[in-house]
Amino acid sequence: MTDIRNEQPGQHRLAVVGAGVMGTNITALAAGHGVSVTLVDIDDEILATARTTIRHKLKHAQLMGALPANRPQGTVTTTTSLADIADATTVIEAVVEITEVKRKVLAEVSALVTPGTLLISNTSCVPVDEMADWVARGEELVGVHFMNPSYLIKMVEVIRGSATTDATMDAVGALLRALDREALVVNDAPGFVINRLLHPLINRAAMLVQEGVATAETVDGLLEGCLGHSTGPLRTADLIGIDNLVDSLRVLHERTGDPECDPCELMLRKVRDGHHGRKTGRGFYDYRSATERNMR
Ligand SMILES: NC(=O)c1ccc[n+]([C@@H]2O[C@H](COP(=O)([O-])OP(=O)(O)OC[C@H]3O[C@@H](n4cnc5c(N)ncnc54)[C@H](O)[C@@H]3O)[C@@H](O)[C@H]2O)c1
Repeated sequence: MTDIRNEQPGQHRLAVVGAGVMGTNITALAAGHGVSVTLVDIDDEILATARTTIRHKLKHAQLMGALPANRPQGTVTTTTSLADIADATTVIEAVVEITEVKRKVLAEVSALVTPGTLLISNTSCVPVDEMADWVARGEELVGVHFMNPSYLIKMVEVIRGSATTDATMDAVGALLRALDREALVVNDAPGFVINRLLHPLINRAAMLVQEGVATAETVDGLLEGCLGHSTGPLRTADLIGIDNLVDSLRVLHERTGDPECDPCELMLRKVRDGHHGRKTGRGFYDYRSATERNMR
């Protein structure tokens, strides 16, 4: 295990499983607010990249004035051993949006932690009730949809499953207050509110590019200039990760049957070609300058 920040004791011992785009975002948010984090992934190379990314994000968050002044940062400890999170007070699952992977990770985590440990999934689209069947105590599971970049976007979508108890909602409220986030609570459904709206929009925007109706720049420019969208759907796609979007659209399509959620050929081709967005340097746009890549 490798420590990259000084120890900061606090009431929360947070574990984050999955050190990709969102795991590093959530870890930077928590550490920047004085909450210590144990971050888990499957190999050391991913964790080494994650430590660098978290340092960049903490610097960026500081520069943007997004962290509380005069609060010492929390410790970040990285590990490939899930056993290291057994004493966490909260576990946030942020692994790939593939049902079988999530099922395995959530089952393992819930077998490892003690009753009373808050279990959060950062899933984009898998219903909380479906995940509740995979864990030992479904009443302690809740969905929290952090956005990217998590330290700049104050609002999170909280998804209450049908088994989620009031005690669990109180616990998630306490954590989100410690992280200085605002929450809006929704009922359970595939994709909840945000991604039921956003993912088909991105898919449709990509289809318009695929059909030659407009370039990515023009689609985004119209959404920004006419509808006030802050970045445009295709720049948003690059920020999310097109691989993650395709997985999430599949989860939505399987559960809703909505044809707008069937990932279009252009997105599938970008995934096949390794053009996953900011995290690989290319997506709908080109980010192959060092600064841009560090802000995946
Ligand atoms: N990317 C976004 O903007 C965004 C926003 C909100 C929610 N989400 C959701 O957050 C979750 C993570 O998405 P992401 O974009 O960070 O994906 P990512 O592909 O960037 O990272 C996923 C990480 O999970 C790791 N992983 C896979 N199997 C694992 C295992 N068994 N144990 C530990 N780690 C494992 C992978 O190695 C990878 O580092 C997904 O459910 C996604 O839908 C993503």
